Amino acid sequence: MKVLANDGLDQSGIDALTLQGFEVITKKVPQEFLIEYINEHKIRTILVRSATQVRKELIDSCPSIEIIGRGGVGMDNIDVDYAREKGIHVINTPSASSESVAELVFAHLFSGARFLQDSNRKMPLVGDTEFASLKKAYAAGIELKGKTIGIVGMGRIGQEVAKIALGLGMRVIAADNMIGKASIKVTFYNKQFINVDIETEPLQEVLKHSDFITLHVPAQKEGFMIGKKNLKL
Ligand SMILES: NC(=O)C1=CN([C@@H]2O[C@H](COP(=O)(O)OP(=O)(O)OC[C@H]3O[C@@H](n4cnc5c(N)ncnc54)[C@H](OP(=O)(O)O)[C@@H]3O)[C@@H](O)[C@H]2O)C=CC1
Ligand SMILES: O=C(O)C(=O)CO
Repeated sequence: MKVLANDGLDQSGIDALTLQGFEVITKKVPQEFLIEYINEHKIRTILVRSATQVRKELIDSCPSIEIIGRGGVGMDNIDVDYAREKGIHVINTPSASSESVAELVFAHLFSGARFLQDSNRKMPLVGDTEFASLKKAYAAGIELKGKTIGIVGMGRIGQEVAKIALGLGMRVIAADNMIGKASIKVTFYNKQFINVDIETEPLQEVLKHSDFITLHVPAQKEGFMIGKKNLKL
């Protein structure tokens, strides 16, 4: 079976599929030539990340497609319901990146709380002449320990964020549409662990009581989740 991984695929994925007898093509086919390419090469599985669009027109024009795979969580670039109606198997990798996204949240939080982005840019440029004023500005940096993080969306990623926050000694509060109580298991390197239950609260309460807010919800119908008004709370 021919598999087109149009947005790239890690070598381990290529190896695993090849071992099972699949022919994996990692050539990037531009969107405008995709239908033609799929039909010409009788591609049966198309794997994408977020760049390639798999819309109704492509689905209708490429009868050889049996599987559409998304390496990642969000499937906004795929007409999922339509494809499934036509009997195509549509799959994604729901948990694969949760820890990675959660770590990135803390990369940004640490960086923001200590002005790292700004200082890494300005120190090499004007550090010699403006050291005193820069030092004063960056002295306003704060620690995360003891602060309150408000997690909006306590799903897979939100719960990974909670684990890191608890490990850092932060207070964790959360809002979620569906999840009322999340039981967070924080596991240490030596397999010891603690369980912490977090009851979710109404969004407005979370916004009011958080030092930092992190959003882990899918795209919303309204197009946005919180605005200026909420951030003032
Ligand atoms: N930027 C990046 O690099 C990445 C982004 N993502 C995106 O992050 C998002 C979250 O992923 P993941 O944690 O795996 O998803 P999950 O489905 O596990 O968790 C999302 C949670 O948010 C809840 N939710 C949805 N809307 C609201 C709302 N308005 N208020 C409160 N809670 C809400 C959901 O409830 P319910 O089920 O009831 O809707 C669900 O419990 C996805 O949209 C994904 O595409 C994922 C990976 C990487
Ligand atoms: O949804 C995901 O998995 C992403 O990587 C966002 O593009």
